[in-house]
Amino acid sequence: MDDPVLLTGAGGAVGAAILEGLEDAYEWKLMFHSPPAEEPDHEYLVGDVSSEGDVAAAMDGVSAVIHLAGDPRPEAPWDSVLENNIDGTQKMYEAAVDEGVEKFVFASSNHAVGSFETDERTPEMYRPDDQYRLDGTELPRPGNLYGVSKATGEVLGRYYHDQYGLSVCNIRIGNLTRGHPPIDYERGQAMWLSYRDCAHIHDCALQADYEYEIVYGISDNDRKYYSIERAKEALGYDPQDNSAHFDGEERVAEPEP
Ligand SMILES: NC(=O)C1=CN([C@@H]2O[C@H](COP(=O)(O)OP(=O)(O)OC[C@H]3O[C@@H](n4cnc5c(N)ncnc54)[C@H](O)[C@@H]3O)[C@@H](O)[C@H]2O)C=CC1
Ligand SMILES: O=C1O[C@H](COP(=O)(O)O)[C@@H](O)[C@H](O)[C@H]1O
Repeated sequence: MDDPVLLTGAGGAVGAAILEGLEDAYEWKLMFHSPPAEEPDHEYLVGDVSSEGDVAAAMDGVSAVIHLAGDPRPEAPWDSVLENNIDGTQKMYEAAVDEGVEKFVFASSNHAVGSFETDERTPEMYRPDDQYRLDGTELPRPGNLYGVSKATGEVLGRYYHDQYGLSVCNIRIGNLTRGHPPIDYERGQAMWLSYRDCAHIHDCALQADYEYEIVYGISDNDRKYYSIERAKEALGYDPQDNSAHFDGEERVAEPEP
């Protein structure tokens, strides 16, 4: 990819994972919400995704986008997800069409499908021997308004793909935690996404050829209720980490060679 890749939400956790893993792999154009504490090594701007002008400036000259910016709180109120997540994402897609962007990678979430975790299925579905899987073909089933905003982002992508031809990849990110899986949290261990697997799946989403995809972004955990088969097939995702290889913060087993 010769043109710059726009990374919104560059100052956040997912942005850090992507930049740490792929710093030199792309010519990045970073969008921050507020001025970064340290001067970045890449082109950057400060702006708000709910501002048409800021978004147009961010999109200028890029051919691919990883759109992370938004309110990530599962308990976020409607006003916030409406402005930051839904309106912001629509403005990003509109500007992407105007700029002729080819590829749009959207940070969706496990919370787009949170209501599949019913009282009848939990906690068994979080355990290694349970075979229940969501694979991305199911309809969204959010468990909160944040999840509604992520499901809406996926549908916006469907529209902009079908009507304007952008390649769109929605990554339903699980639980990104640095260094080790969440501790004493079965659900979080089942949807753990390590930092290196996070960088890798976004690299795959920038490199692969596809039309419109919904994939789960988790490591290859023994515990899982999200299938990673579609991410493997459509993107060539080859995760290295597994929450079962950890005892608390300690890695106790290495990945298979
Ligand atoms: N961290 C995780 O485990 C997961 C994250 N995600 C999604 O990934 C994305 C990134 O999440 P994190 O890095 O964890 O969150 P974060 O809060 O660390 O980063 C989000 C960034 O977006 C920026 N931002 C928020 N509203 C903005 C606006 N209106 N205009 C411009 N920038 C804005 C914030 O300043 C922040 O730097 C979010 O969309 C979140 O919903 C989805 C599933 C799991
Ligand atoms: O979408 C998100 O999901 C992760 C994991 O969800 P949780 O319910 O286990 O906390 C969350 O940490 C992150 O903030 C959110 O954006």
